[in-house]
Amino acid sequence: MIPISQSHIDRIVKDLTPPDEQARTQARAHLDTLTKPLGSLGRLEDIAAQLIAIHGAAPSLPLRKAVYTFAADHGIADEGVSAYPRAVTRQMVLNFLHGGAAINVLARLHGVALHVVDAGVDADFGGIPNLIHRKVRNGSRNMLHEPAMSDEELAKAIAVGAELAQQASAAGMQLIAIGEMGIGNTTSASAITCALTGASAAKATGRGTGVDHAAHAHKIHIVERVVTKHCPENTPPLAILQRVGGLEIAAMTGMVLAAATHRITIVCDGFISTAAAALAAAIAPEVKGYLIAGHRSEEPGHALLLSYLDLMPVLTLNMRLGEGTGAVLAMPVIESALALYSRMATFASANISEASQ
Ligand SMILES: O=C(O)c1ccc[n+]([C@@H]2O[C@H](COP(=O)([O-])O)[C@@H](O)[C@H]2O)c1
Ligand SMILES: Cc1cc2nc[nH]c2cc1C
Repeated sequence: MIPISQSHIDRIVKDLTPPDEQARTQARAHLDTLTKPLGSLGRLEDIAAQLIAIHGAAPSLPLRKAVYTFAADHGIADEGVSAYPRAVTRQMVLNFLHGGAAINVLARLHGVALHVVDAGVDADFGGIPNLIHRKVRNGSRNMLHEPAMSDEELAKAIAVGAELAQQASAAGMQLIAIGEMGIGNTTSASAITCALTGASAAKATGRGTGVDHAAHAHKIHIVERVVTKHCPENTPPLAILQRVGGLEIAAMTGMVLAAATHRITIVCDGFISTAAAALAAAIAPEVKGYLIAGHRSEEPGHALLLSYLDLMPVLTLNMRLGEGTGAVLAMPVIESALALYSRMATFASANISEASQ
């Protein structure tokens, strides 16, 4: 029998195609006509060409931008893997709703619509306004003892992100960032990294919110046990997600799959959101062409995932916050790339001599 989650995925990615390579080639040719030494805008040229390959033509500015911050709790937090208590997930959701978190500041500053999603926080928010209420369960299960999610919970969590991507598409969004909040979720991201890349737990496990030396050693041991238990070599990506993922991670994976299908550019944030995107790319490789890495997090596993995805981060600011902050910070750079593409003079129009060799 096909798992419910697989049939959901099949439906989501039914019309997924990679970005348009002909449009990318044409964009590269146009970049070479602009008044600058060939290739001198570096990665900005790659970014402009990628967006044009996605949209088929240069979109007008400003782009319509949104960030989705998915929150959920993790059963594995019971094992002492975080520097903070799990109550912080709920408390930070309230902070997001009151506008006081880092992501609120950055989203406001850069004209990015912020959507806060409860995918599985272990708290009752009642009918509190401005929260997207999509709780699948009060936290994922403790993956040291059982899979983090049942097949049905996984399918529901994936559907949360997919539905929001569909709404973003209907609202004309062109650039979306995925971010998260969930005490314990770097343990999941580390386990996912081990399962996808074959890296050891020692290489893929960092200090998350800032655990001390002893707790870090303990966390590495937990990741090792979890991966040994659930993810033998060649475990399919959907099974990895179900067994060692989390509700917010599954929602982000669903969002990436559906957003790519709707030809929306997705900016990944740090370690956890990139783990979700890496799973989406493992499930449907065409997704890769729609991804931009907003930044490179301090978490050591993030670098492993970025090379797994063959992505170069836009920014390196030694951040390790999450919430979508690094992704939103990259958005003005992405828009700058498009502004240069569309607004610079050409050698011909400005009457400037081209390279002589
Ligand atoms: O974005 C990152 O790379 C990142 C790195 C370390 C920690 N975080 C955030 O910290 C929380 C998880 O850390 P931990 O130690 O509880 O596993 C979660 O809310 C993440 O958003 C985020
Ligand atoms: C305070 C706090 C804010 C966060 N934002 C994302 N993860 C977080 C973890 C903590 C502990």
